Amino acid sequence: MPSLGRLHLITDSRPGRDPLAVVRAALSAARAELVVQVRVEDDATDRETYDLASRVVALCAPYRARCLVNDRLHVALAVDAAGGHVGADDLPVDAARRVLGPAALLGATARDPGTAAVAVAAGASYLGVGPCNATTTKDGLPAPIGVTGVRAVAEAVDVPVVAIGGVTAAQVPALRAAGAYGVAVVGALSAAADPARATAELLKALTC
Ligand SMILES: Cc1ncc(COP(=O)(O)OP(=O)(O)O)c(N)n1
Ligand SMILES: Cc1ncsc1CCOP(=O)(O)O
Ligand SMILES: [Mg+2]
Repeated sequence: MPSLGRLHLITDSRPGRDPLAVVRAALSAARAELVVQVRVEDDATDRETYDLASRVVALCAPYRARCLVNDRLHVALAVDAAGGHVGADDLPVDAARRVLGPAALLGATARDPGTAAVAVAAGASYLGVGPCNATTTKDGLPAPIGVTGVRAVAEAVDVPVVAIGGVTAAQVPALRAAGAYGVAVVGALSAAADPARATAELLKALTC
């Protein structure tokens, strides 16, 4: 199983955003510690997803950073990504593992210890745990679980826990103390005035 970076940048593909510019900036600061998860809007076509993911894989390669693809595992395979991420509305974790194969990184979403344990038993290599905080990036999420909820999951599993949802550099020490291995962010980098600097701040908080 490939090693997992601690900082996960999830692409912001909403209208008016420039996900590749943010990926370039983040890679320049975090290099191999960055995981880039290609996440597109639900109405994006597979071709659009493939084109974005292909570009992200090419940008990651010189840094030996890993690219994952959210939801669309056929695209992950087509672009030779390091793996994928699935949640409750996607392929079940065991099916996703069969699609991606034993060597791939496979993330699964969990917000409670029971779901987390089931996902790990089914083959998840890491868990995306949240939402930790309220966020405007994704609609329809359940109530935030906070640092306490992250701790409950981290204590229940032996795979890396990646906290997600409104995460900022300021919150990273508390999340790490709660057992989080890393964090996944959209807005903290996509909305930053200087995404490279924001990446460096997040990484410093994650690795110091
Ligand atoms: C690291 C990480 N954690 C959680 C999610 C959310 O996945 P999911 O619940 O399937 O929701 P969508 O992102 O598909 O809308 C994630 N993508 N990454
Ligand atoms: C995809 C997703 N799943 C749970 S929260 C979230 C969005 C995280 O974005 P942000 O870091 O901007 O809150
Ligand atoms: Mg999903």
